[in-house]
Amino acid sequence: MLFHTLSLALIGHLIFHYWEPERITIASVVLIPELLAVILLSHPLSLGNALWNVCVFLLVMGLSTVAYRLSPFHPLARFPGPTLNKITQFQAMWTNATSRQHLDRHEMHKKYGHIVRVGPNALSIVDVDAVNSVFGLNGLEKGRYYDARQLPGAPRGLLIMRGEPHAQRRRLWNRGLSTEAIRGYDASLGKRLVELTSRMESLKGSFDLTPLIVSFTFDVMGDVAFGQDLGMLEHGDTLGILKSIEGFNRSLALASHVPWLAPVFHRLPAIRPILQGMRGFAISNATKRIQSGGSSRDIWHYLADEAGLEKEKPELQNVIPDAVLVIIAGYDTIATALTALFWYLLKNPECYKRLQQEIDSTYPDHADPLLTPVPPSKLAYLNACINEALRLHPPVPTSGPRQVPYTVNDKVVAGQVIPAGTQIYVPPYTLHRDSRYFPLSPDKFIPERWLGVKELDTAAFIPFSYGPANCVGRQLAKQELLMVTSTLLQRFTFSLADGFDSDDWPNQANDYLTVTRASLFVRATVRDG
Ligand code: HEM
Repeated sequence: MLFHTLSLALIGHLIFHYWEPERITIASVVLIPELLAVILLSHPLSLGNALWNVCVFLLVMGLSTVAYRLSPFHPLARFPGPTLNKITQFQAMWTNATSRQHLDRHEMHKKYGHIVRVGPNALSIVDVDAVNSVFGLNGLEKGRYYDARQLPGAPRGLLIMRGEPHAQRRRLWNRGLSTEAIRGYDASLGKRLVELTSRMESLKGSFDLTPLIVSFTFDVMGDVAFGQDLGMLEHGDTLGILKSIEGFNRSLALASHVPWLAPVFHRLPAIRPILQGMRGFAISNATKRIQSGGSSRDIWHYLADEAGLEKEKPELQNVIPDAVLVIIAGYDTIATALTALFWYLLKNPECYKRLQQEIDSTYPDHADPLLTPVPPSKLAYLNACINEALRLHPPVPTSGPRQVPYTVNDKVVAGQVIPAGTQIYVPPYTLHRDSRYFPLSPDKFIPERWLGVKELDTAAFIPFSYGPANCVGRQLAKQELLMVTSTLLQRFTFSLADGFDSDDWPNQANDYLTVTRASLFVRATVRDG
């Protein structure tokens, strides 16, 4: 009898080893018949015997999997990494839940080198060659990690699409975030900047800059995405939506490490309401937008192809997942970049001073930055500061993995032959701090390094990722960062609040694909003249 149980366990192991299930429902196709066979073959057939055999079956299958993953026969055996990460994906999930994933991975790279085995079938590669071979035109598609972002009953959004469907949807997004479309969003940005500066003027003493910036970028996204006034700056987070979004990001980030479990995870009583709440928020905004007809060209206008430029208009229910994406991708990342930029400037007064001078000379006599077109060379130092903040504190610090398809034998990345099925991360946080690409004190904020960019290997600078699935909103993001920083520095003198212990500020960010932001207490004094 034991022989049958052991044989079935080893067969189960072999099946899962060659064919990693993408969903627990698919895994059940193998597991349920095997478990039934284990039970029915129990001799004599009794509850006690059946339970014992099921336990032996699961134990043997588990142990043989562990032994294989740690053995020299595993295709990734030659790559170093922490033992627990080699054994199970649950370790990555646990690390993500209990610590700061990007910092943890950074430490792993310091210990194990440029290529680390971060999961049984996952590698993290810090090498500029990987940027093109993983993300580039002939690179790899998004890995299974992204499938956990598929909400129950919802269609796919751009972030989890691949191949031709991704290219088709991306065309709509490209239109909505083109130079011409962005020009149409300037009025919203200007209106919200007036609101932000008058809020700051009304604040006496020190205040937390983080929620103000978050509310501002959230309202800008509401205007730009749906033409909806989300009223976060005026009324605050009365519906608790920001908390919901953080919960949403966290839940999806954790599930992403074990995507085959996601359909179960998403239905857990603690998780389901969070996901439904976020989807409900997007649906309600989209519905309001559809009912109002939209008075201006917002991103929804382009995503729903209201101008009828496509052969077939997308069905509205297929546009909803992108409505969730545009809000989160749009406000969250820019808020992180802005708060990080302020933290670095406030910690580096020399840089702050130089930037202030550049802004004052570019916009003399209180000229409105939004209404005063200037060539980018005039704001070279501001661009350099933005790049440097994005380098040291990328809002998407680990990013999601790409996957070597099962249909090819293997793929050469950074000079290494990587076997089919492997998930590959190229973490911006660690790549950006690699002295091979940023030789001058890579952990220090030195905007001047960007003033002579030709000396730098900028291919290793990927805050917006790279290739066909790179950030479609990067131009809008850059524009918003330039305008907000110019306006705020023109209007106020900022300093860190007295007694605020700010040294560890960047390290308090939690990495849930995008990162969270800690409080940043500052003083803002209105400038004379
Ligand atoms: C500083 C600001 C921003 C940063 C650092 C940033 C960064 C990124 C990164 C790294 C990715 C790739 C993620 C992945 O591969 O998993 C991405 C994708 C994306 N971003 Fe951004 N982003 C920013 C702002 C924006 C804005 C303002 C929007 C839209 C309004 C936006 C929309 C998107 C979308 C839709 C994708 C998915 C692209 C695709 O899969 O084809 N992002 N972003």
